[in-house]
Amino acid sequence: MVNILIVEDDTNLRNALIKALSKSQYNCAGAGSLQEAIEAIHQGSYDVVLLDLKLPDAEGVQAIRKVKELSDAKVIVITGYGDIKTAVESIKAGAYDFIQKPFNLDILEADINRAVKEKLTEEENLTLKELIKKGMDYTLETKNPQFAKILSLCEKYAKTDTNILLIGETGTGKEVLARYIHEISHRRDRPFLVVECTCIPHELFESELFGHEKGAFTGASQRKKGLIEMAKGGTLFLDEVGELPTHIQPKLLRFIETKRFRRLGSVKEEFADVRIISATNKDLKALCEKGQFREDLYYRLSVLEIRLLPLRERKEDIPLLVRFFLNRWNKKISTKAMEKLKNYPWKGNIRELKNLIERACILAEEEYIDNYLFASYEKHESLEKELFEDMPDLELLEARYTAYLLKVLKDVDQVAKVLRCSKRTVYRKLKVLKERELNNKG
Ligand SMILES: Nc1ncnc2c1ncn2[C@@H]1O[C@H](COP(=O)(O)OP(=O)(O)OP(=O)(O)O)[C@@H](O)[C@H]1O
Repeated sequence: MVNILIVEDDTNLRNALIKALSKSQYNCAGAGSLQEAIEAIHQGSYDVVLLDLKLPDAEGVQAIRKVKELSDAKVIVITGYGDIKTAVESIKAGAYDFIQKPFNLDILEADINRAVKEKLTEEENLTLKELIKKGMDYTLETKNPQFAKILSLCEKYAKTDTNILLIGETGTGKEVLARYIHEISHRRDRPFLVVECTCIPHELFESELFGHEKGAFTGASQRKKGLIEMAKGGTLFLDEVGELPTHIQPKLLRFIETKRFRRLGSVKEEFADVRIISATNKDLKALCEKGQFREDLYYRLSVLEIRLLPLRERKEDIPLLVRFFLNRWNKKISTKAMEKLKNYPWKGNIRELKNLIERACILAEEEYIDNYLFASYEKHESLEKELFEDMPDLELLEARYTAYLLKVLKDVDQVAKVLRCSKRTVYRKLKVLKERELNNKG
């Protein structure tokens, strides 16, 4: 259904347009001033805005600019002042077309249809272009109606700047969805930065997030931008937000409310327009009840909520994902093996599936990987146990060394420099250590 907002201060004309266009299967809403239009845009999502250029609270192209700033709707200007200068200015300000009053309804409808078609093509091209740019490192193809609904929610939410909370078990693709939302939003050309809340040591958290001034603490040899400042205009993804240290929570809340923050050791306020997408596999409400998470922050982070499905509830998508992972390796599996994969419990969700397929692809020399799937998995695990019960493997060794460096250097940038890797890799190694330690305890 096409959504149209009719911004016209002449009540009779507005109502007549709503009535006529609603008959043609358009979903119409009306606004009598720019202020009313702004409120309507905040509440709904419109494909086309029909905009009168002479409104009680806005004159000329100012209204076009405001509407374009707030939404990606196509703006068709309808005006009684049909001079060339106004028409040129309107198009320059971002209007799609310019129609002079009195107008013929058929012409208006044809114009609306053209605008809608153009908007759809632009959106499709954008999504495709972005996915190609990213090397298609994920697939959102689905046969699951619930996941399809989740994707259309993402598309809707991507058009807003509101904070989103993604809830789901580990490995269900929360970060993938966060990236997707960013990539199809107007922020796509700005950074998408990840804050791994479990990995950043508590004492470094504030400086990592908000940055610091030179001399703010021992070891702060120069001014450093925090992740919020680096993500300006883009999206910040707070992974495992339930682990956000309690002393950071009020500071983050203040930032969300005011878009302002201070670098550690500075009195100057900085401004950053950043959209926050958070993810959790915990029950944040329960954490609030236990006093471990601020309720006000929880409400701010979860204005929009998306619950991801565990893979066992998306069984029909398993073949799609398997083929996606296999494609990279030019390998195949039999129908029988695929059935086995469909009925596996997948506690680690898509991550576990991906790892299993990749491991089998590496081991299998032949085209079909069947024999290397579960067999290789089990054999690998038991072999590992037998031979290396108490010996750290390379992954663990690296993770321990990274944690050791961080303890000594007290700065993630320094660690990344020493290891000649990205900060992201440092965080990943710390995460591995935490997970391996937890597994050992369990
Ligand atoms: N739709 C997808 N297509 C291809 N790969 C995917 C998809 N979703 C997730 N993956 C892969 O599965 C792994 C886990 O995904 P991701 O990190 O997004 O999950 P998560 O829910 O954020 O996990 P965690 O809670 O542990 O941080 C990644 O390697 C990712 O590339």
